[in-house]
Amino acid sequence: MIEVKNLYKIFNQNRKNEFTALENVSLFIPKEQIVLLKGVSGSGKSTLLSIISSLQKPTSGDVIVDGEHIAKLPDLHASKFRNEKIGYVFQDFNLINSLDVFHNVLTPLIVQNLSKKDIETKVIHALSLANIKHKKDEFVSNLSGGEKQRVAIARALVCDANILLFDEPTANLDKQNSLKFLSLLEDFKKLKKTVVIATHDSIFEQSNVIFKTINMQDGKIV
Ligand SMILES: Nc1ncnc2c1ncn2[C@@H]1O[C@H](COP(=O)(O)OP(=O)(O)OP(=O)(O)O)[C@@H](O)[C@H]1O
Repeated sequence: MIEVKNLYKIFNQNRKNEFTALENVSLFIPKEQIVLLKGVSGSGKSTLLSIISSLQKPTSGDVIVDGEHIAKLPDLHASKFRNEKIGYVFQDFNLINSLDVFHNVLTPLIVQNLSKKDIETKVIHALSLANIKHKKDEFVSNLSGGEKQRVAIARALVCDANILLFDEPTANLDKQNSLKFLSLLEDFKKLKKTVVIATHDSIFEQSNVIFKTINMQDGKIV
């Protein structure tokens, strides 16, 4: 469950270049539902996702994720919260090109005190869920866009987070890979994940697992 109450994000506050990216945003995303956050470029979708994931702090307002108030969490607690609760798939994937697929997916587990065997089991499981196990020894730099996305999804799944956040997941994909992403959404539904997808792609209208669409414009819910 994700609840956002009266959220503001003002960049460069009290300076000449002050900019309000989020203005009085309130929303509710029920547990185990898949929700679209729609809006044109610059409407505030990425900013909102990064605040929900505690990567950024809001200027004011409250964010409650699975009962935890995260808006003012100190940095150390915020990264623990993120590691346990959130799988974040960035628009440009943020993978490490100099590592192979297996080691990219392993990175969120480094902070957890797990045996080598447990790490391997979790990574292989995540790679299977994201349908990219067959590339586990390949360097990321040799992968296609759709394959890179699957690696990023496996990395988001590896800690078994309940909440998955996707920033423009189809922006770098061709039609065929975008459709494959739509079928992955059905898997996330079966896995009972809560999913938020920031997008301006109309392809999601074809999916029948979307619970609701939240529209954003100029930092506001419309
Ligand atoms: N660190 C920052 N400093 C100043 N302005 C920022 C900062 N980050 C974002 N913004 C501004 O906030 C607004 C919302 O940006 P955001 O990235 O959230 O939009 P978006 O809807 O995700 O767009 P896109 O689909 O292009 O990613 C934009 O006008 C952007 O320029």
